[in-house]
Amino acid sequence: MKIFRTEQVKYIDAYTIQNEPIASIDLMERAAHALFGWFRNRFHNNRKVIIFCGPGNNGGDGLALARMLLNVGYNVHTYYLSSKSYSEDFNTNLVRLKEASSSIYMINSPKDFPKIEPDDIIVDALFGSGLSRPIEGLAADLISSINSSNALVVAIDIPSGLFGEENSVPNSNPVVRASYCLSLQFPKIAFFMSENEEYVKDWRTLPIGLHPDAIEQTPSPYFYTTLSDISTNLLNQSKFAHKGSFGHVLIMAGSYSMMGAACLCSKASIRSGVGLATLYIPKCGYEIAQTAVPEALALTDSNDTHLTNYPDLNKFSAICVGPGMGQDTETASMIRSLIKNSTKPLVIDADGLNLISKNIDLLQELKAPAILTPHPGEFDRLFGKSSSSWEQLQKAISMAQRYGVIIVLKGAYTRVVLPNGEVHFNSTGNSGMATGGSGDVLSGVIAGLLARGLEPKDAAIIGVFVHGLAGDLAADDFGKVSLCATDILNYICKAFQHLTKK
Ligand SMILES: NC(=O)C1=CN([C@@H]2O[C@H](COP(=O)(O)OP(=O)(O)OC[C@H]3O[C@@H](n4cnc5c(N)ncnc54)[C@H](OP(=O)(O)O)[C@@H]3O)[C@@H](O)[C@H]2O)[C@@H](O)CC1
Ligand SMILES: Nc1ncnc2c1ncn2[C@@H]1O[C@H](COP(=O)(O)OP(=O)(O)O)[C@@H](O)[C@H]1O
Ligand SMILES: [K+]
Repeated sequence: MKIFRTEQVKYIDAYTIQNEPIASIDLMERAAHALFGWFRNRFHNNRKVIIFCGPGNNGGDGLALARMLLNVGYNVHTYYLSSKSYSEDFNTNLVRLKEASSSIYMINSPKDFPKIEPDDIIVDALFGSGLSRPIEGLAADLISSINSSNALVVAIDIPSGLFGEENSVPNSNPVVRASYCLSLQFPKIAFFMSENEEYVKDWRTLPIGLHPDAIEQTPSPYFYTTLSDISTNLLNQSKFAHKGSFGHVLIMAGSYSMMGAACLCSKASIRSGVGLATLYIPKCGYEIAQTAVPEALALTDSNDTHLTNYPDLNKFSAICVGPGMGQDTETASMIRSLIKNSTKPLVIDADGLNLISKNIDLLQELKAPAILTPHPGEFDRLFGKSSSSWEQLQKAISMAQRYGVIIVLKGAYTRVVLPNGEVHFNSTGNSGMATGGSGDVLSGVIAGLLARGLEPKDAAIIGVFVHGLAGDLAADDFGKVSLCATDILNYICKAFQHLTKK
């Protein structure tokens, strides 16, 4: 799903009004109806609902929602900020609401704030995508009052005070802390930044029928990967397929005390449909590999404890290098040589990245497409520290462009950043996956798909999605607390089944 900056959504909104065509007030009615549907399914009408409205169309949405809730028997109290001017649709909805309710109050000063009980439901319709500067004065006091109540808060479109993309870190501006955020049609990029977790605990999008032509024509480098974006044709299995049809992956991983990473990674590549997997390991790992991963071939380095060389690459269709590999100087020279000589696509993970970070311009010597899979710590080691997730993302974009590599910046909403500057935020995965070995499973999945013949971009985007989905399905059965990397590995099958059945 393509996603947009807030000012672009304004354009798509205006295009829809002009070309559907639909009157602006009717588009607002449609948005309010979507909000109403969600609200009614979620909350019984025995709880008091307090709706706070600002002077623009976000406030207009709040007023229209108030009317719809009143019509079906909710106990609704509506408060709106005094302002020099209000949007036209706000005014129309205020008139409409006044015909249905007498519980409408203007807020002129803090003494007009209502008392909020813990069981009340607050709707935050103060400011949406039209926020033009940090909030001050009366509106800021109101936000403090909302945040200090223990009531549940439902924000319309975006928590008031939060900008759609970049926000200062730490954020000293007043922002509503929403329990739920109902974002109209698209998620906001700000939802994917870890610093905003306290404002956006749970969010969902509500479709409001914005014009498909405007969505198609408006350029954006940002995407959100959901199930419907995954092209399952890429996973087709021909009836006459044989193991040679699905590629041969080389996994270069492991060292003394870190053979687990090599096993997890190679098993994950096998579960991702590769025809053959060869594990290249130091001698100490031979019996471990042959016992733990019977499906893989095992080749050993001349060294006992760490990798110092790589095998003939001719027969392999993709290579994964790095998991549990350690950072010995001999391993460092091996990876330098591998980068300069491999014409086979590479997945570089973990210690592979740590070794490259000592000489980042090595990336300029890559002969083959490469997918780098850093977690935020590895990313900082490679490209330097950032002061916020937004800045880190912009850095990932410029580094992917500079070196012509794919960067998979891992974490919640893993970002797959392409050399053309596109960013694909992933929708699957959960915090139960923040456990040792999860990343080794991911690099194996991506390498398996790459070896099967998927384009690097597809291998990265689908690999990240499937890995997160496996983690979600495993968490459904085992819970997040106990989830471990082996569980993710064991649920890769179910994740692929889920995709190919869709
Ligand atoms: N897009 C869609 O698809 C659809 C969008 N819809 C809804 O419209 C919302 C966007 O509405 P919007 O453009 O009227 O902006 P909104 O957020 O209400 O605020 C603007 C007002 O606030 C003011 N203001 C701004 N910052 C301020 C500050 N710091 N402190 C004080 N004042 C401040 C600003 O004043 P100004 O900046 O001009 O001084 C202006 O008066 C969107 O989020 C969604 O809910 C749906 O109805 C239909 C489909
Ligand atoms: N909070 C989270 N939400 C979603 N996915 C997560 C979360 N924390 C970690 N993950 C995923 O788990 C994996 C962890 O990888 P990594 O940090 O490299 O682990 P390790 O080095 O132990 O293998 C990544 O794919 C990451 O996206
Ligand atoms: K809002």
